[in-house]
Amino acid sequence: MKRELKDEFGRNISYLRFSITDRCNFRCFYCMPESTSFLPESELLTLDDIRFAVQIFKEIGFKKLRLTGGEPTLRSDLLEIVSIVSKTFGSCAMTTNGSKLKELAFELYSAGLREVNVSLDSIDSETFFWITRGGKLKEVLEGIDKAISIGMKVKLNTVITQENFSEIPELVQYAAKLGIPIRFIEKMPIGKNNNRHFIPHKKVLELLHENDLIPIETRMGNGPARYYKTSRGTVVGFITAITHNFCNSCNRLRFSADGKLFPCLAYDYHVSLKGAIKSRRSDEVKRNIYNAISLKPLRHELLNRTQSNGMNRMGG
Ligand SMILES: Nc1nc2c(ncn2[C@@H]2O[C@H](COP(=O)(O)OP(=O)(O)OP(=O)(O)O)[C@@H](O)[C@H]2O)c(=O)[nH]1
Ligand SMILES: C[S@@+](CC[C@H](N)C(=O)[O-])C[C@H]1O[C@@H](n2cnc3c(N)ncnc32)[C@H](O)[C@@H]1O
Ligand code: SF4
Ligand code: SF4
Repeated sequence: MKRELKDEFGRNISYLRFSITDRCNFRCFYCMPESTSFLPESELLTLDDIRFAVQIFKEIGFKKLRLTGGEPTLRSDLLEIVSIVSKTFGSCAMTTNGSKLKELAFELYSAGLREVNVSLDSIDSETFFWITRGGKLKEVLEGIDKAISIGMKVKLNTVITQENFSEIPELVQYAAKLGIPIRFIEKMPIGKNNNRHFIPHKKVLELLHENDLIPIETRMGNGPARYYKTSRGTVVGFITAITHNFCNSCNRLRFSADGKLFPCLAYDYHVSLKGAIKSRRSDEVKRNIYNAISLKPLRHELLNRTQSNGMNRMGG
């Protein structure tokens, strides 16, 4: 059974964001509460389940798979997962908070990981500690250096907040020094975290003197970012779910660690693949994937949504 992966709005759905765990060793204030509960281990897909599911996504025509979380590096079978994905898809990408990158980068590269997006909200250790509620900046910076030094393609992700706004030019300089792209992300209202402290990306453009940024067309990563180049050639991207939605060109589904397939990041509704995966019923899994594609909305109302789960649970 192979069908077109186009939805009813003509969007080609071929990019899977797979949250392999909802756990995290940080508690970024915009993502999850300080005290939170995680799924019991017994609810998670096992390595064999993942092998089965990844093969099906490939068979029905998905082109790219990005591992995310929670924090994907907390999963003890991460190297095996990377190896399965890279053998099946020919490549594997991951989004991480970078805290375990220094110790894992080499083995991850050997397992087939070539692309890593690292969240970096500050290069001031106190601010970093405050935003992540406990993260150690030095570990993350060393992880970024290590990943670059062994030849991984690294991009930085910075969520725009009042806490790091004044640091943004410095963060761009930091990316320039490393010779890698940096993307600024509009903070989305997750769970009880309302958008009182929201800063639109326009303010960042102003801060960076909009005229020095030249828009560029790039397919870098296939994600939702729009890119510019600074006069020094540094690539600066913006992911603007709130002020300028990119739903028209959305190409993705998100898959959670407990086997739920979410048609959209902005809503809780999902299709569960878990039962069919556990009992290895591939036709049923495929039918459910097509079903999730047919449920994708054309646009979201992020500011009004009632979603209660954090991005970690859904597969941020
Ligand atoms: N609203 C919305 N936000 C998204 C979507 N995809 C990614 N994001 C957000 O974009 C930010 C960065 O995502 P990454 O995990 O680095 O991945 P990406 O930018 O999609 O991936 P590449 O372009 O492949 O590098 C995260 O905050 C995501 O939650 C999407 O489809 N919709
Ligand atoms: C949920 S995290 C999972 C991967 C990994 N733990 C990390 O932080 O990179 C994926 C991305 O979502 C972003 N993110 C989390 N909460 C967000 C929010 N409320 N608004 C916008 N982006 C958010 C993070 O900054 C990160 O770049
Ligand atoms: S953004 Fe990533 S690192 Fe921060 S709490 Fe969420 S999952 Fe953890
Ligand atoms: S909000 Fe939903 S439809 Fe819009 S880009 Fe994100 S995942 Fe796609």
